[in-house]
Amino acid sequence: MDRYTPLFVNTAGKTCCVIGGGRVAERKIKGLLHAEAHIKVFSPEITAELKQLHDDSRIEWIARSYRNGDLRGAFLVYAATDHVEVNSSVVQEANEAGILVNDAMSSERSAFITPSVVRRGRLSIAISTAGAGPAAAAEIRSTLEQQFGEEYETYIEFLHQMRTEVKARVSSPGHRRVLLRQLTEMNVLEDIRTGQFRWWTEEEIGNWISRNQEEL
Ligand SMILES: C[C@@]1(CC(=O)O)c2cc3[nH]c(cc4nc(cc5[nH]c(cc(n2)[C@H]1CCC(=O)O)[C@@](C)(CC(=O)O)[C@@H]5CCC(=O)O)C(CC(=O)O)=C4CCC(=O)O)c(CCC(=O)O)c3CC(=O)O
Ligand SMILES: NC(=O)C1=CN([C@@H]2O[C@H](COP(=O)(O)OP(=O)(O)OC[C@H]3O[C@@H](n4cnc5c(N)ncnc54)[C@H](O)[C@@H]3O)[C@@H](O)[C@H]2O)C=CC1
Repeated sequence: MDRYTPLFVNTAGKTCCVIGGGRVAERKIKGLLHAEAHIKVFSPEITAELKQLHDDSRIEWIARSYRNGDLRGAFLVYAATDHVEVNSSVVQEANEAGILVNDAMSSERSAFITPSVVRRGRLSIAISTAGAGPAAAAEIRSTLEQQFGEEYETYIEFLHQMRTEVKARVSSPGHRRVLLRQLTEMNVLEDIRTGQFRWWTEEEIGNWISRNQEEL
């Protein structure tokens, strides 16, 4: 398969099963933890870092090999063992149960694949090569990380704050659109980069909205 549908899935509080506890499983788990999933790891052994997460009660660990039936109640499943037959059995159970599954060994068997991700607060830029070259995806991530620096976290948070206020205070969708477009034309990013940015008070936001609405 060479064309996929990109999605951003809400996994908060949802049970996600990971079969296997090696380096690859650890990477998938860190991504899931970031998105507040409830993680169940089935694996006889796990990495030191996963052991620490388990000791800190951040993940559930079932310390044995995978058995048919383990996926019951799962929202998403990741097969990340080093045994192709085990991964295939996991994929089969998930498919039969209608649960979306990722097989770290095979994009062909996977219902979804894991992208490489640039994270800047609310901003995520996900990259996939449709399984052709995961290392290339990681390289592209590095390039994008240079281009989209840490300042984007503040910038997007500012836009979110302003957009929330505009949505609450301005009822006309047309006016809202014009105001929101003006926001992206302000030099906020440059101000953040040069240390001149400061958060606006609610009063300042209100004044900005009134001032700009008068001009519409
Ligand atoms: C299909 C997919 C399925 C999935 O896992 O979802 C898949 C499959 C496979 N990966 C393999 C190898 C490597 N994968 C990485 C790294 C990453 N792999 C990731 C995703 C994906 N890997 C999905 C496709 C993504 C896309 O569409 O581009 C990333 C992006 C995300 C993540 O894992 O979180 C993460 C980078 C994160 C980052 O740094 O940003 C490295 C580099 C490293 O480990 O340092 C290597 C070694 C170098 C090499 O081989 O290229 C192998 C061969 C295994 C073998 O040889 O046995 C297979 C199996 C196959 O290709 O058949
Ligand atoms: N998708 C990706 O990003 C990548 C995928 N791979 C593939 O993923 C595989 C796993 O890679 P690593 O994590 O580095 O291997 P690893 O050998 O470090 O980890 C394998 C894990 O699977 C567990 N395991 C083995 N049999 C099991 C069973 N029956 N039930 C449950 N758990 C079981 C082991 O205890 C171990 O924790 C590789 O063999 C390779 O084919 C490799 C590199 C990147």
